[in-house]
Amino acid sequence: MIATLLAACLVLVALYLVKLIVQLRRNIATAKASGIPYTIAPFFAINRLYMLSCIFLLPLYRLLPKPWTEWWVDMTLDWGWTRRYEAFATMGADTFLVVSPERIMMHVAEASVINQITTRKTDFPKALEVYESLRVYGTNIVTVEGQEWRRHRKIVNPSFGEKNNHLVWKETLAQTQDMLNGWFGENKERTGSLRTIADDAMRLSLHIISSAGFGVPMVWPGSHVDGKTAAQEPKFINGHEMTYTDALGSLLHNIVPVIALPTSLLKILPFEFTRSSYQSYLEWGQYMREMYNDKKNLILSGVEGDSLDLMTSMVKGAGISSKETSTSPNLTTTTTPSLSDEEIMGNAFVFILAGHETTANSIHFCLVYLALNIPAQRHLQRDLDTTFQSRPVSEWDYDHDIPKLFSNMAGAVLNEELRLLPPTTQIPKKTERHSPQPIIANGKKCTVPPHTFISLSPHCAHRNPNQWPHGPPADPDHPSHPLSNRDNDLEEFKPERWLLSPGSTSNPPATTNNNGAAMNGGPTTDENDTSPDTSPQLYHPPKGAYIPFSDGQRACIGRRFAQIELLAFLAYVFSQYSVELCVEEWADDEALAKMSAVGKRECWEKAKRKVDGQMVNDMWSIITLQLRKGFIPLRLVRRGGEVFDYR
Ligand code: HEM
Repeated sequence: MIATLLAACLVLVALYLVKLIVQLRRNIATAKASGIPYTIAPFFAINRLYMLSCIFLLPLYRLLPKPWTEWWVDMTLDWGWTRRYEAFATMGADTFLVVSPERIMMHVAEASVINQITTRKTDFPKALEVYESLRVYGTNIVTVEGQEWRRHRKIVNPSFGEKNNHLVWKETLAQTQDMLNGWFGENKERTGSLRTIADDAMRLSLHIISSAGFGVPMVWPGSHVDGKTAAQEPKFINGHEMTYTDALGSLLHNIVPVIALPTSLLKILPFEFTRSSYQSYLEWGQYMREMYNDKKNLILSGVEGDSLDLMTSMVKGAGISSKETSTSPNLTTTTTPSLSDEEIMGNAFVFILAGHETTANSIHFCLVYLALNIPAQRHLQRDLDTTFQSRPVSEWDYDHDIPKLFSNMAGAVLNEELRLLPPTTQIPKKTERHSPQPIIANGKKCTVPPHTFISLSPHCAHRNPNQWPHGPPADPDHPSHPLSNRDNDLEEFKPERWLLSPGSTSNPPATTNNNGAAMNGGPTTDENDTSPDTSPQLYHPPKGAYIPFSDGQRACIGRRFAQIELLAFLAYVFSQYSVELCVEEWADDEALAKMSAVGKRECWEKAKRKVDGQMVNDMWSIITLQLRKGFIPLRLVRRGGEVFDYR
């Protein structure tokens, strides 16, 4: 009996292997015919089972000879970050296929191919399977394609107009001031070692999206809003077990189980983390529903005032307006919005998710990079002095000051940070099952096979020496990355690469508004927004070479929201303060004060090497790319009180 069972199992395994071999041979033949360089892997890198197995089996896979594993081990979601351009250099092609029995995957770091893919939206739709799990509260703009996506985008787009950007500017300045008050305390000239910058940046961007997104002000612990402190934050209505702040904080803290596990499972699993995940899911959902109904009622009664937040605009955009009250007194049953309640909730959730970690990371890493690059920091401060001319922050003006910030070192720092550390390690596209697509890749006519999973790699495209001007590395003995771009400076933070010589301007911005539609000849869904995304005074890379926000019609809708937030943050902080590496591991303040200039420099260099190592080894992505181990010790000092000032 056992022998029969074993034999049956063996036959099944053998049949399965034969099937895999047949599929692999078929996929290899397809790849060969495509004209695109290819390599072979036993697994489809983003197969969930394979990715799960990596948690346990990766150390074993790594024992196999490198040539056997080079194109699949470690080539899961994060590989664009870990290997960077080195993989393309090794392959000798900026677009290549990895063929597995399950599916063909195409990796792209080639600007012109990225441009073809992002502009031919119907031929290369978004690979929605990657985003399935984001339907936590309902279908939303990220989880749909085609006509459905157009409907969402049309309604959501006006929310991200200039009115909202004014609010983002104002709110960022206020929230940054609160954060710095917390860091400095009373009358201090410099902070101690700031160990929670990454968390504080998260809190900062969460407060901004909460206010500019939903009209819900959140206050820093200890600070005051309308006479209330954070501790007194009112619950939205009775019946909640958490405050709004706690519910949102807990939801984001538990975001991985919340999006990875079905809510029905979260509800019944007996673990502490699943219980708190489910609780925060319920609580925040409840707050959102209340907020939504509140806004709907205000709009319907015609007393919503001039609220500028995303949620109010979305509710209005969904077709709910005060006019309807006259014809339909029953507010909720007779209004048929073009986004359902569930879809509005779904979009509210992705705004928070897409809009908070991404910008928080940039805030954190702008500080880190500027601490590592003191001349760039001083340049930024000089440009801010010229922009604001000693005007107090209360007199800063969005319309007057933002165009200047976009076109000087502040814009360059923002662009350079997002060149080196775009928060997403891949932008997933695909070809449909029966739809091979002609394309020009690696300079020749090719065909992307049907049912190919396409990974546009921002990290690799942004470091591709074939499409970015570059110079020699600053310090060839200490390369910024052990494998990638060792013979050039594309791994280095050099915001100056974006600054054009005085008097010259670059090509017109490739995208002209924040819905990314204009350059495609596609329909522009927000006719009112003509604000440029980047300044003509800054360098414009070839189309497709720079894609932190993706490109084409499905580019990030929150691009300008994020840019305004980052520029306001940089302006507020660096107009008054400098950021420095904390060298406490090597010398305390007293020892530093007595140290010679050479000794101080040595300390600084040691701290820098350590941070360089952390930025290579201790970062990986869970949703977005972040420092996941330890912290980078920095501190802020009032300008003029710097300990380190190297040119
Ligand atoms: C530095 C900040 C940000 C970066 C680098 C960024 C990057 C991106 C990228 C790469 C995409 C395309 C994803 C894909 O196609 O797979 C995207 C889409 C999106 N982003 Fe952002 N994002 C940022 C900030 C924001 C903010 C602040 C919001 C909202 C407040 C936001 C909302 C969205 C939404 C709703 C989409 C989906 C758009 C669509 O499919 O039509 N993002 N973002």
